[in-house]
Amino acid sequence: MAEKSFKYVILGGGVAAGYAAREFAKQGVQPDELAIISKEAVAPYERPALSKAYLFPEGTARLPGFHVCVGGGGERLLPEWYTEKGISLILSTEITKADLASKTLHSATGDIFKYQTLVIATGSTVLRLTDFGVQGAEAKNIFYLREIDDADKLVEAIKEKKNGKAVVVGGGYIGLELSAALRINNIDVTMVYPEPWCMPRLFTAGIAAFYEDYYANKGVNIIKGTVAVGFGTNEIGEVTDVKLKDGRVLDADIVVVGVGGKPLTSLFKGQVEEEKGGIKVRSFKLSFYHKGTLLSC
Ligand SMILES: NC(=O)c1ccc[n+]([C@@H]2O[C@H](COP(=O)([O-])OP(=O)(O)OC[C@H]3O[C@@H](n4cnc5c(N)ncnc54)[C@H](O)[C@@H]3O)[C@@H](O)[C@H]2O)c1
Ligand SMILES: O=C1O[C@H]([C@@H](O)CO)C(O)=C1O
Repeated sequence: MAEKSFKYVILGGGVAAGYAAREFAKQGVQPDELAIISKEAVAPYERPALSKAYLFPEGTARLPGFHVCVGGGGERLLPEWYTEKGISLILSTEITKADLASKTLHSATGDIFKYQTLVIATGSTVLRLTDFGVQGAEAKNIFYLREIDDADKLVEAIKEKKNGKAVVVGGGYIGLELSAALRINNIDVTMVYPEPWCMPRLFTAGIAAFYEDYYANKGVNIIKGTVAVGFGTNEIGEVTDVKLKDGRVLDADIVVVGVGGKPLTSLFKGQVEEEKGGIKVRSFKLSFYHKGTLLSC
């Protein structure tokens, strides 16, 4: 059990944390003033790569290729960059308690971190079908995509279930991008979503029809207007099929679920003002530099 103290702590090691660290460096942060604490085992990277080139069979993206800030056309911040700047990159460390009154963070393994200013960059988490009590939703080979570990598990499954069948639940960003990536890997793909067309919050019916035709021409089956209500499993707990509300049952070796996300605010419940499920902030710049609470990515 160690206790460490920093002038600034960025809690979270995602995209926001990496870009914030670059900004701290630009603003002249001094060695040992700033720490980033992250549950993930790697330095901040561009998350969008995970639903695209990370999954491609050719021209595959791997770290260190897509550490931030390459997505914004900036310098790639390798782990050494943080060392050179005297920024402590504290990885594989999950904070399980945050006490804003005493400015103290507690890790799962009992370490204590004190700060003067905290930047909250915990981002969001995926919605899981287990959260809604969907029967069989804890089966093996049902995947979500948020972090690099999730993408690695999916890459393994694509190899293991070569030329197999996948059902993709959700017709948003993850649903569309993952369906494409699976198809490129020669997996037989069926998408399922409840709305009359894909990406309904963004696309008009006409735009969606263009994409749905394009996907159909690439061999993706699309089932609209229904949802997954249960999963069958084999004797070793792997998913075997997806039961739909309309009564259909689809065979599946792999299931990918992309049904949205929610801000990760649980550490701060009752300690901050919330709005629309997230933490209420005054303004990005003011919060970032002077008050220290901000950023969700
Ligand atoms: N290219 C990009 O910009 C990109 C790529 C990947 C992820 N993202 C980010 O990640 C977030 C999460 O992505 P996402 O695709 O999970 O969310 P999303 O909100 O984009 O889409 C969720 C989809 O799931 C459907 N859905 C909800 N409940 C369902 C159910 N029970 N069964 C079947 N379908 C159901 C919704 O109707 C919708 O079609 C996005 O909002 C976006 O911010 C962006
Ligand atoms: O391709 C993507 O674009 C967005 C973001 O990088 C730009 O808004 C995102 O999350 C992707 O996966």
